Amino acid sequence: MLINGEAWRTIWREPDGAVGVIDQRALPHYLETRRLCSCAEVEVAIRDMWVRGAPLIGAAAAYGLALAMREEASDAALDEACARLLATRPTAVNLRWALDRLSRQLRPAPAADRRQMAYLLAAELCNEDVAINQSLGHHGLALIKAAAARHPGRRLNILTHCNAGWLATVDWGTATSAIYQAFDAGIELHVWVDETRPRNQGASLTAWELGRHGVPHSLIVDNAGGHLMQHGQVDLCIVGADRVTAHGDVCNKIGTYLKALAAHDNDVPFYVAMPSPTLDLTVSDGLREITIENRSADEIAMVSGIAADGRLETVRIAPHGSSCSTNPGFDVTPARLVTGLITERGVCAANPAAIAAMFGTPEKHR
Ligand SMILES: CSC[C@@H](O)[C@@H](O)C(=O)COP(=O)(O)O
Repeated sequence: MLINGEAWRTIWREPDGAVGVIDQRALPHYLETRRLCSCAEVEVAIRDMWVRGAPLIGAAAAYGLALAMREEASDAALDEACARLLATRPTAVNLRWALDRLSRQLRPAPAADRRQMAYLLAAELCNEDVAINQSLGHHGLALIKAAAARHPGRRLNILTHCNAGWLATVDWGTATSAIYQAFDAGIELHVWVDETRPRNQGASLTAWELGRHGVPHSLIVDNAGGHLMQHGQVDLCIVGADRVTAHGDVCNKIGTYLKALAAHDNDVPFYVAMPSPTLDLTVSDGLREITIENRSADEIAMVSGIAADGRLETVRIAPHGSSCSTNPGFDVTPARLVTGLITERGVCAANPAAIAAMFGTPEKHR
């Protein structure tokens, strides 16, 4: 997508084989890039959220394997790199999907070929992510057009949560892909951007990238969405996903469930943008079967921002001594609250039969 008129992706291969990424920790205040030169550095970048968002985590892991193969391309090294990368973040299934896919393709190859092959496979996975998101956005565009037609003569208000934008993917974004395509098609729209405590991905990332593309948007506190829906100020919700089950339950950034409840109560359509690598057909009941990452207490107790002199600062907002140890990073929205899944194959109802009809069995899905 565009930053000041220049086309960017979130991850790329440098000429010397290092991997370049946008360091999301500095946004929206500074646009900084980092060079990752080893698998260990990719692990840190994923774990410490220099890169984040389910599809981008998968893409980064693929390049992490390429860097690992550059160091040593034996079977043992492949297994070890997969295990280490897999342990970085537990919830988004794209990580496991990317590692399974690359290791399945690399394993039959002679070790001498794996280095070059792994880079090619990682690049292929990234290009595929871009194509998937573009096509998913195309199907979302049809939904947005239909919603706009239901409200002629006024702007369409779309609410999104967290960052399911191009920064969370290689390009386009998932939830935002449809929004960018609708905006580019001249549909008059406005996006309510949930700030998304505790890490504020909405405030620091989604608001920033929508702004760079010129999309009208307003940042709101997480608790405002329900009120806006009650007052007819939200026509449509579109959120991303970190994992969707075979039954259509959606695991996404913490707070998504509350928005889905409010949308249900106010008859606001609630759509989930789901690229197929985010579908996990091995699980059915999202609530019981998905491991939810519990993140650091500091995310609750502290906030980060920019000081008047331009320094990035983190300050404490909670009293010392108050427990901040319960910090689930994600929640599960039951399928019954999801109006539909926007996928690269079309819009799919969030139920087992529709998902099986569109994506088949776990074996076929691989
Ligand atoms: C397109 S990724 C899904 C998002 O909506 C969202 O849950 C997300 O960005 C993941 O959160 P994060 O914890 O920042 O990696």
